Amino acid sequence: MEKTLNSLNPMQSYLTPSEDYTRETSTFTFDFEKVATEIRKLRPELFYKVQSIVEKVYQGRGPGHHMMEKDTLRLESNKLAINTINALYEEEGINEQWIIDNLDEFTRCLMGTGCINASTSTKYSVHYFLYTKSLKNLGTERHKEYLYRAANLTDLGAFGMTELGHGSNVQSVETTAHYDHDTRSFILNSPTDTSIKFWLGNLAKTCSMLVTFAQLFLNGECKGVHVFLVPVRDKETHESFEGCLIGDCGDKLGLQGVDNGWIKFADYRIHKDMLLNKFCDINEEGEYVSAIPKDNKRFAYHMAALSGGRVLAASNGADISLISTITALRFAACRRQFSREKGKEETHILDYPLHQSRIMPLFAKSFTEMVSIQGIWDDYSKMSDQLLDPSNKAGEYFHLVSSALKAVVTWNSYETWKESRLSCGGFGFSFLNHFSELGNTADVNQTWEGENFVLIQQSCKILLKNFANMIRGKKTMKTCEFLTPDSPDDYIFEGSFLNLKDLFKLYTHHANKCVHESIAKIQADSMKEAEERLSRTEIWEKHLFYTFIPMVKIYLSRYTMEAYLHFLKKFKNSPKSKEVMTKVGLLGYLSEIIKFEGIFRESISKEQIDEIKEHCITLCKQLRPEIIGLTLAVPLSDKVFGSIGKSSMKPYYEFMKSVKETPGCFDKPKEWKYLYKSKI
Ligand SMILES: Cc1cc2nc3c(=O)[nH]c(=O)nc-3n(C[C@H](O)[C@H](O)[C@H](O)COP(=O)(O)OP(=O)(O)OC[C@H]3O[C@@H](n4cnc5c(N)ncnc54)[C@H](O)[C@@H]3O)c2cc1C
Repeated sequence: MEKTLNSLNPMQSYLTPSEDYTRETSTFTFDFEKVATEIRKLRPELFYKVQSIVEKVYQGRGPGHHMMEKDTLRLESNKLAINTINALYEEEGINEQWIIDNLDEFTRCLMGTGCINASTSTKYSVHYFLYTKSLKNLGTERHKEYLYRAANLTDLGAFGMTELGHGSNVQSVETTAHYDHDTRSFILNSPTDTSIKFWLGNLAKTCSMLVTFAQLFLNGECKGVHVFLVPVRDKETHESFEGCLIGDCGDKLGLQGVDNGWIKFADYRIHKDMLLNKFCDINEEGEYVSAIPKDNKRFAYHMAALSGGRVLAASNGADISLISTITALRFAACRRQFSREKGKEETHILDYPLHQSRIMPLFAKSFTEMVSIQGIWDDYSKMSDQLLDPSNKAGEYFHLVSSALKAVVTWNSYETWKESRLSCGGFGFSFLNHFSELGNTADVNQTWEGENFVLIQQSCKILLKNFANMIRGKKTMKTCEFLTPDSPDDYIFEGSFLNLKDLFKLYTHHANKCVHESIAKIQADSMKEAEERLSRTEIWEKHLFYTFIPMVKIYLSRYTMEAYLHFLKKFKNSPKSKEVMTKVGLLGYLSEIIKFEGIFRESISKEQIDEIKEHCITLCKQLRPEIIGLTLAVPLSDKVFGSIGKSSMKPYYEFMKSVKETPGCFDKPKEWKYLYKSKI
């Protein structure tokens, strides 16, 4: 077994196994090689290549790293990004053309750095997934040179959508771009304080280029929001150009290595060709031309071209959940507190059912989320071109699933991170155990790439629209085919809670039921007497929190469960592995029923809820001998884990090593004499 572990987990090859490691890896019963291989296959090989490159490029960074000056930290994130790309050029033979042709896959793989250094991966994502992708999807032949320069990092880009006054409501941004036909240029202005572009990653100190969203005006008439390519810094001097006032956004709750900046334009001119003109242009006569005449529709095309960031955030959210729970599990398998039996050795905290119930279901849920997100990435990479057309059904499907996934997974991730950090006691609070950076990223994941509450509303709309389509006899999306035209009959669960397929039927019933209940509430409010009747908007807003959003949450659980059932098929020739992986799924989805008890109440009795709780306790107990083996089968670099989470399972040794290596550990304070100045 040791040999098998070593072959898949390179970190093990140089370890002298600790007692805890040896004990924990001698108890699991599944086929490690099979499980580790299937998990690994969920992501492209390049993802792991990036991880191993970052491990190399990253060497030499000590535990005092977070104490670096902000500017040094920021330059360091850039250097790490550049060195990783250079190594990929040399070792993998990738080039600009490959990056441009495979931008989604490339960005997905660069996320391999995400939990090792969140600032660096944020810089990559802003540059490649927002800036470069805007050039690729919204630009044309005339922007090709910029596209290549972006791909090979000759230019570093920022992305300017958000303003001080408007984040989620992009259509109302106030930055203006007035067209001047005499000089063939656009004049950019930030006419108000609220129109200052704010929060832009890479802008404050490092980028030379920016894509920015602004209202296009032609002869005084507003043509709506358009996207422009804007040079902001002279690369010879690194000074910003006149007309671009650039500043730093100040300290944040985290991600100090990212230079988020703000910019105020004052009569700043850019050539007319800097309009990203895939969907519209100004012709030689100075007229506005577009194959998509309606402003709203054109805006939708611009936004659709940038989708995908949601999957990026969800994927990062699921990784944070996995890293947090894996750290908590490995630590708990080593940590002893109190003894169950008087006079006996202290008990490992992971052997307390209380501790198991706190962490193991969270690990199980994170695992199932990770599986389904990797499936969505595969879909996204395949469908990316179709997504440029928002009226394409594939685009709508992707919008529904990715918006729901981003919101729900990043919400879960924040909760999972918090519980995992608490479960490590004081160790969880030490910077050396990585919870600080993980938590800050889990936090901001809920806000950027579409604020969660704003985003999930879009999934609510699409789900309800598909139901309406079905009622009208129109085609619904495949993912909505579980909906029935008539309200489902009362349903008493008679299957087995320990059968994932039975659980899937239960979730399907409730996902359908929740949509019907939502429709019933809309209808009831629409049919009220005139004086009580609410407008369509009021009805919509009234039911979002308690009815529509839970509806999407159940829909999403059903969706991820379907993906997980599909994943289990890979183990059909490995019964023991299938059994263990099934238990992981059961634990994740049964514990969720307890969380959603209100929704399931109609078909599950109080006694059955108690039965589910018993099952969760038993599943934790049954998975206890498997769980550390499972954490080792997840192919995440050891660098993503802090001292107490490393696969060596020597938490005290690793932790004290880092503590002692932290600069200043043994220094006395410079002004120590002051300590003796008391006059009392
Ligand atoms: C670290 C960081 C980096 C960022 N990087 C970039 C970047 O590189 N480029 C860029 O363009 N932007 C960037 N952003 C901005 C980010 O995309 C926005 O913060 C995000 O879109 C949310 O917008 P907002 O902050 O204006 O919040 P708002 O949209 O004002 O939302 C505030 C609150 O109001 C609620 N709300 C909004 N609308 C409704 C509604 N209709 N109904 C009910 N509630 C509502 C939201 O749920 C939220 O809780 C970054 C932000 C951060 C924090």
